[in-house]
Amino acid sequence: MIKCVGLSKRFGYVQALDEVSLHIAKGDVFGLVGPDGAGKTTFIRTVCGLITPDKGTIWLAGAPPDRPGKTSQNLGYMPQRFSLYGDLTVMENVIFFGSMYGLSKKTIIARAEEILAITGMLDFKKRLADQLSGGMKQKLALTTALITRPEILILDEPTYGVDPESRHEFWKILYSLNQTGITILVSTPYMDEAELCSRVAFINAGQIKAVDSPAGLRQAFGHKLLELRIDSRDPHILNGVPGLLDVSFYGYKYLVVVDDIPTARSDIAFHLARLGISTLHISEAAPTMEDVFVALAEGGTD
Ligand SMILES: Nc1ncnc2c1ncn2[C@@H]1O[C@H](COP(=O)(O)OP(=O)(O)OP(=O)(O)O)[C@@H](O)[C@H]1O
Repeated sequence: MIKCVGLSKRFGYVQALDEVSLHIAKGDVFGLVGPDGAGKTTFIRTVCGLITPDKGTIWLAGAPPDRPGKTSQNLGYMPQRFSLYGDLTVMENVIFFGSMYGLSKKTIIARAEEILAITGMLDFKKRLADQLSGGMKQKLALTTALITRPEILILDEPTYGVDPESRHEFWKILYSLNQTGITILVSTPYMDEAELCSRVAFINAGQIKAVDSPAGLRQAFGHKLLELRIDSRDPHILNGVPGLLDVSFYGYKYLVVVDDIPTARSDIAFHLARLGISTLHISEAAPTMEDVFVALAEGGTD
């Protein structure tokens, strides 16, 4: 559905995209995750035709790369910062954006009723956009992105800054759209959202570091994790224990990345006993997407 080969884009001294090759298949809910400044927005804007790459090729919905204009109706795009007209109602906003795509008012209104029902906004169609909550504004932006009935929906951090319940609702809508056959490419800073994707690509410094299903990425995490609860709240308490690759402190527990569980357990026990601190709980933990993300952001999972 979307195929990119060797996409590169440089802004001055910054290599925003560095030989990015990705294949997003029809029916995917494809997640793009990576730290701030990794290149997510540049990738998405390049796929949408808003940025011209320095090199590389994009095939979109089967259209040849030299005729990207043919695909613009096939693609719905929800940018990171979208503009809605606060003094227009929900329906008026939809009509405005629909007419920008050259659709007739009659067509827009017929489609809008259907899409507003899917996005749960039908009861609010007469409300001014300024009077919508943050989560509802996101849903209205999504509605406008769907007005051309696209085959591909591309969303750049659509739930950023939205409360957890609205995020949950938004993802339910994405899934129902996906079930109607829409292929979805979504960037997200949230690892729980990455878990909801059928496939995930990790991008860092403009390069794709890994692509797989969430389960595949967790499996490829090349280390072991120990969860530790001790009678201390000092984030640096484990400093000096040999063989610990990473220690994260979560206020009530420590997550420790190691290669060898038995050795790490005894080294930690020895260290804490020497400090007179008792261990309340220690066990091996399964890696989460967050652990995979941290490992990849720091340079790899092996
Ligand atoms: N128009 C531009 N001019 C100069 N530098 C840019 C431009 N757009 C992006 N960059 C730089 O390219 C790099 C990638 O930016 P990009 O916005 O794609 O990252 P991102 O992963 O989307 O991060 P964020 O989530 O923080 O937006 C960053 O270093 C950014 O400062």
